[in-house]
Amino acid sequence: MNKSEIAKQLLGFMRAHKNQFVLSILLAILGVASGMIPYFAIARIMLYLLEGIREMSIYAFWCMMVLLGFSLKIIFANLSTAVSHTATFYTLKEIRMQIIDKLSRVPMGYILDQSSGSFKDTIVDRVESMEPILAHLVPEMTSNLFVPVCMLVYLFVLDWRMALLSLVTLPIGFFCYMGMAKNYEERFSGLIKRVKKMNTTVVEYVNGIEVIKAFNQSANSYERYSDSVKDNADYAVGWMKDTQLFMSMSNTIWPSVWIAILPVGGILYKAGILSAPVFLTVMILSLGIVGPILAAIKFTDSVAQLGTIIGAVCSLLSAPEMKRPSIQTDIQDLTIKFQDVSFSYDENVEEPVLSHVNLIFRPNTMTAIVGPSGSGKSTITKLITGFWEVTSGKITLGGKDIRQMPLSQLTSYVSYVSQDNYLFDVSVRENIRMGRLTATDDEVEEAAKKCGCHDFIVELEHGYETVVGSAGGHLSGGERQRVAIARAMLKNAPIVIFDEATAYLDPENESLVQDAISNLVRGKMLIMVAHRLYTVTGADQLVVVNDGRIEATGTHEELLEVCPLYKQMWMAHIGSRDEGGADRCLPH
Ligand SMILES: Nc1ncnc2c1ncn2[C@@H]1O[C@H](COP(=O)(O)OP(=O)(O)OP(=O)(O)O)[C@@H](O)[C@H]1O
Repeated sequence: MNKSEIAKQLLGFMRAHKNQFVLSILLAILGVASGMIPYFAIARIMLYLLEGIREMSIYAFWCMMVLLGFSLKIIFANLSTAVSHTATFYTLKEIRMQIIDKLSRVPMGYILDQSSGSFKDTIVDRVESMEPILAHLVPEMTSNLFVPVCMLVYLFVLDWRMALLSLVTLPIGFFCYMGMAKNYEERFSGLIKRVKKMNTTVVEYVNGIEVIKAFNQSANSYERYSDSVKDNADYAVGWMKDTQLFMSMSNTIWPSVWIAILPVGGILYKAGILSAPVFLTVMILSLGIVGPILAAIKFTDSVAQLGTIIGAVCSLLSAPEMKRPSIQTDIQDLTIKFQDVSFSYDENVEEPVLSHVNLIFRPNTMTAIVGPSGSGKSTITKLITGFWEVTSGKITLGGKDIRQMPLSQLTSYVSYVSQDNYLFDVSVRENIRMGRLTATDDEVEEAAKKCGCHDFIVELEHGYETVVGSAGGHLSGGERQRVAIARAMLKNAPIVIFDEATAYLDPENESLVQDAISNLVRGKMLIMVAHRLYTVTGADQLVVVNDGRIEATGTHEELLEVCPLYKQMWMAHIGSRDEGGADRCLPH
């Protein structure tokens, strides 16, 4: 992104709070202007002293002006900062909402290709680091440039030669500053890259802590983190070393305004060309001009930082979206058809995960998808839910290509319980309520009762209000799964997809949940990915998937007759099962 695009994007983000930003600029200008009053007042006092005036009331008045100037400066600066911080916080909120909204529209692959640490880095850390920059840059840079320029005009009116002399250190200091700022954006991007790496490794470390400890990998894994921390520190120190000299020079040269004013002013005064009052006024006011100009120049660092951050935000916001219409479409019924569907997670991989799949899922029927591990069973369900888009062929729902309907319409038809059973770090009640945000407490509890999780929930420390911990970490695998099923029940969508949804359940709870599922799916379409074949022998249709292709479809009995792979799976399955409970199947 070039600079003008970045500026355009930034202004776009700020537009909703334009008035507040303008107000903060005006207040900041008043603050800097007030800060100039003491310099004028001290110049006046010096002149009166030179003139030998002894009237104390005059001095008292100008001392009051000094005090007033300082007080107003602080008041206006604080007001300006408060207004600009408020506007900035809301601007950042909007940027974050836009990113999160965007993530719901990009293909799953885009999200999975990047680490969660890198998303956190951009959405939380990078956007947060815009706050001090944006809140101070907008009012302070403007005011710090505007007021000294007015003062300079005044100095030029007093004596143009002295006014020019008061600016002599600016270009020299600026030259040194440019040495420091050279390649700033590039270096700052390098720093961000390293911070992102640190974020990624620490998130990875925390997420994988169980595996790391179980395999006694702590030292190795810590090394990955410590390497990234060291790399970050080395980079920052290297950057500092390269720029230290330029920074010290510019910081020394810039404020030394009297270096030219004093000798040249002295000569001009001696030659009778310059009056003492003008000489004194220029000396004092020049001190007041350089400070704000320096402050404004130093914001150029912040502008460069902002450019890099906005670039990162915009690259997220411009990620390719799944193209979906925004207007709901009418569908005939809820029949799902796969028509010659092929699919690859990665376009560059030659062998597709699904090849030429043709399938029909009819309303009010139960379909079980079975097959060896890695054959593509879950992938079929993920295509139905719209997480991914087919590579070729099409999937229709009620006769309409699912790509021709808004994602929200598609997901409103489907309740999906995945293998992950992700629970959010909120109460159990809120986790279940995510199935339907408008559900009452009674409805939440009813759903929990139906899938056999009410009893263990009421025994938790705070019952339904117990916070289940990040990713549901405080519940057992089976408990998490039942809560996830309750959430799907509450959604009450006409198509229910269970991806190995009963894998974690013990026989007693499995029986409870299967009864509940049977109640829930009555009159609905159930699509179930199943490993344990005995649970799905009653299904209306079994789909045998093998290596991304449909090997056969039919009822349990039909498949035993015609599909050797299914027969083999069934024999292996019943051979491996304990005798008790072998006949428990999911009725529909
Ligand atoms: N997000 C992904 N990115 C790339 N490849 C993937 C992804 N998810 C699954 N795969 C691959 O696609 C293939 C099919 O996976 P899928 O999960 O659909 O199989 P499955 O039959 O459900 O397996 P299982 O029974 O073990 O859960 C596998 O080779 C898997 O490695």
